Amino acid sequence: MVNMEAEQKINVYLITGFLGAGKTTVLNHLLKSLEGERNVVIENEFGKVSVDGSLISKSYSDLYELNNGCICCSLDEELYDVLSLLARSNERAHNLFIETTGVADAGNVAAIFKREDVSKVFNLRRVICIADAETVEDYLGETNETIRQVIASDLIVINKIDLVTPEYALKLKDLMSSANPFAEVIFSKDGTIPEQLLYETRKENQLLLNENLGAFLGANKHKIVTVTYRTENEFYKDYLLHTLNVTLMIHYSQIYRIKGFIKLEKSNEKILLQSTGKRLTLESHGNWETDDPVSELVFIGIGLQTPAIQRILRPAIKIVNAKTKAARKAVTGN
Ligand SMILES: Nc1nc2c(ncn2[C@@H]2O[C@H](COP(=O)(O)OP(=O)(O)OP(=O)(O)O)[C@@H](O)[C@H]2O)c(=O)[nH]1
Repeated sequence: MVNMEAEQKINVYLITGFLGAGKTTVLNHLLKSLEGERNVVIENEFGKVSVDGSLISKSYSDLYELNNGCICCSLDEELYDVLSLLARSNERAHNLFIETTGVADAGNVAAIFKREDVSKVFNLRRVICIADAETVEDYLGETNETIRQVIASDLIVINKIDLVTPEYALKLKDLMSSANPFAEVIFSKDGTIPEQLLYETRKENQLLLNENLGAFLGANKHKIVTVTYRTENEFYKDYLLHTLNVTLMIHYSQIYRIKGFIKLEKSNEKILLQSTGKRLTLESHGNWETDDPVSELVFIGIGLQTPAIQRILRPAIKIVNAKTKAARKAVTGN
């Protein structure tokens, strides 16, 4: 890494949290708060479909998408390359936001900023863990990843506070504080967090210094897998909602996240489909700008297999034949 100590260090904000907790939502809020500064984003996504890159608001100077696996497992490679690039850049960034995958071990990623050469250029200001108020308690019990993320952070944001009662929110706050007494715990709706929290200096996280913790948590091997479903056919909206809602109801503790862009029948809208916990949402993202749209859905969870996903989606598929495609082209005039 190039020595440029004389220049202002780049502030680093590490955003972690389980799948679907609201990391991208928080990131967009922070980018808006610091608009006007030179903000660089490193986005690390789990799953082959790059959805998140297109969901990040455009108020950044540069975006690096790392899709070669989870950065906590391949730290010395892609991430280090991007950091070297930023360190050498003539126009030094003010802020670097790193959004990890929903399963990343944030402690591993944070550790890289302690290396002597890296800490000369980068100042890790905050490790922010986003917790989904609706699901975090379940995931704390079920997944090793969630507890690691909570423990590694110095700011825990209990997001989606609109989805739980005030009494339960307070219970969650106690739960988070007992899991990590060194972190500040705040509530948030739609990823809104007070800007001044960004300027506070990170306190040394005593939990990460505890050598026994590694033994307690065990080796961090992600058991979580992804299955990507891709089709040129269209979806029947009602059947799709039905089959996915029933599936999530039954397999909620196995399917952590579904996301992707799809095409519904009789519509040219590009629909973003997402699930977190048992909740399924469909939202319009403009129109498809191609005559041959391909719907892609990534399923993230435990023990997922392609044939099972195909079986779940089959009733919702409308086969698009050559005639339909020709008619579509005639309508769009191409
Ligand atoms: N009701 C509610 N929904 C929210 C809130 N914050 C985020 N969401 C929704 O939660 C879903 C997931 O949000 P993201 O920001 O994409 O979550 P993420 O952690 O980046 O997801 P991954 O990158 O897949 O792990 C989206 O549908 C958001 O619109 C909130 O405060 N309340």
